[in-house]
Amino acid sequence: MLHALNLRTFLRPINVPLLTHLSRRCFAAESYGLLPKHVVEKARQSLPPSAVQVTPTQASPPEGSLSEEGGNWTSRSLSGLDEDERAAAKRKRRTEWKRRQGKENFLDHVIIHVRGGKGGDGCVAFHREKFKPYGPPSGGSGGSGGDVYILPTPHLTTLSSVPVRVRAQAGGHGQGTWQNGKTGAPTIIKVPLGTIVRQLAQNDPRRAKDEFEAEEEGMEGLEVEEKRKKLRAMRWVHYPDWEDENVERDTFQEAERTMYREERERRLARKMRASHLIHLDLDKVEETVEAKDPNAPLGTGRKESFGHLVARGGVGGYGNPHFLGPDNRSPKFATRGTEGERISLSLELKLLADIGLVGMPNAGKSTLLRAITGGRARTEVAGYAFTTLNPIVGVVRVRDDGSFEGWDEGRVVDETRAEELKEREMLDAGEFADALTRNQKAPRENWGYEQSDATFEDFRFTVADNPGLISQASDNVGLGHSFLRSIERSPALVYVVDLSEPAPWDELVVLRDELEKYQPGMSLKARLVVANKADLLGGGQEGMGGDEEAVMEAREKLARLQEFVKNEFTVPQRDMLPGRELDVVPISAKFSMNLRKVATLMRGYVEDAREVE
Ligand SMILES: Nc1nc2c(ncn2[C@@H]2O[C@H](COP(=O)(O)OP(=O)(O)OP(=O)(O)O)[C@@H](O)[C@H]2O)c(=O)[nH]1
Ligand SMILES: [Mg+2]
Repeated sequence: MLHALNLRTFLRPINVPLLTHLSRRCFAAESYGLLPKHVVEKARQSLPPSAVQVTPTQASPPEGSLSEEGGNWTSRSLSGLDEDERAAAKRKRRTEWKRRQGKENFLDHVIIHVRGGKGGDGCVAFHREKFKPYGPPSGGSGGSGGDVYILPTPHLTTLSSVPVRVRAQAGGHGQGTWQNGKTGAPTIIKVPLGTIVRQLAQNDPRRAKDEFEAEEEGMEGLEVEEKRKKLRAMRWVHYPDWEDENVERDTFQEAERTMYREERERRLARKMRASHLIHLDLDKVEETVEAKDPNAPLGTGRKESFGHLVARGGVGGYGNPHFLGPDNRSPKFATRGTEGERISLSLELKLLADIGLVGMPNAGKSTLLRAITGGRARTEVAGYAFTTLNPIVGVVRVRDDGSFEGWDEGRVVDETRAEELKEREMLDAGEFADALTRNQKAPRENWGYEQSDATFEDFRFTVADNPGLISQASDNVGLGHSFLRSIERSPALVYVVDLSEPAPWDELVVLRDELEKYQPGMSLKARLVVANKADLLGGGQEGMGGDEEAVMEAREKLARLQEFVKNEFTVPQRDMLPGRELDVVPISAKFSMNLRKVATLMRGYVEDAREVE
């Protein structure tokens, strides 16, 4: 009833946006029987027809109804579209969604919570022997908990195999006849090369509680006496039925004070360590330190590379012989092991590509990557801006003559959707019925080369396709520019521009400026300008017309671009480094034209870089 009254008061001045909002809620409410029907009907009548069409199930934004301009939800639904258009609309919507996120989600990133192993407890025991009724204390000490290390490994390529929670093995408890507990085995977290490890700071909300906070949390709401009791239970082991008597004794209280002092020192040292947050850039395998496996068989002297220590295991507790003294000949208590360190780490993987493609949206970067990898790179191609949302790395395998795996002059690399449709048609027509699987084929065929051709691969390098870079990307316009981190350490960059645009040279200036804004000096790594979509300018397959005039115009445009690059983009001689001009190559990525030249040049840049290394 309260809802209905409130709604009536609101309905008087007709405010359409408010009403639209209210009616949605109201119709949704109607479906749950919350509002009387006449109130709902009145609201319905006072609305414009488009708003009234909203049904209870559409109270949330309908699927695929993004408006082009601002990415707002509209009432247009996908139901009127055919399957093809619906797929395209869904793709576009995903792009919009990603752009609205405004976060750095271009990289493989994971937060893990790490705990060192708990130390083993000390033991309270007394030696037993025939004719020796009162043997000496003989409880062993607990073993230390296992440490946690991080090891960069060249065989891994993603962080997907890294567990989110890691807890190292606990130390073994001490036992009678002076047997100390076993040290917990170290836990090694293997991460790919190129991982950046950062410890989350104290004030980071994503951080898990450390061992002290966890202990305090367990004590919350307890009375002082209960707290003391619990703390004691967590720190001390008593001989059976001796607890009450122990706590009364001076010797125990003295031991408790000593242990407390020790604990305070340990905490202080831990806090000091925590003030230096871990920050590792794991680029090389050699950076690891060598550590001796604590559980290696005696005398083997085996040493293993564990990597970088990130969380120490807890300390093992003392056995009762530790408390033997002139005034306490038969200590009936021992200490428990301490908790291992608990920290949270953020792991971020930088992609490591030899070459990075940089270009405006729709320049054809993804098409180029697909073309030079023979269609193996799983990157999406479509005719709208920001099709590519994440950097994608593809491997190019080249031969001496510049041909590469999958190379086929004139092969069409179409938009992903068109290729999917074509494939589906072929599938329906049964064209794949007798196709051999990858394993059924002869090994050489898998590489796309002739059986007799002995030189099927001479060189291999990786190329990263990136999202489009636009003017003011540094102000987070478009997809921002943080994805450039993935090619930050690529030794060579390649600009991809659309030659069919009126002024491709302007694109180049924007790209260079954005690279410089991301990291000063980064644009000096650019080696090549790929002038794509040359087919659209006279004589090409898409241009079709191919009249003489258009060809001349295209040549002039290319010459102007070359001239511009020579004048504006030549890297001057610096220190010991020679100056160099950027290469300019006209291509058609879509129709695989002139790609051998591109592959050969790229190979040259990578070879240069590897030589320097
Ligand atoms: N005619 C012609 N069209 C091309 C060529 N290369 C790419 N295209 C088309 O240009 C459009 C954009 O291509 P993409 O490869 O998705 O462009 P991109 O640079 O990856 O774009 P973003 O991922 O949005 O940054 C698609 O429709 C391609 O089919 C080319 O050489 N010739
Ligand atoms: Mg792309």
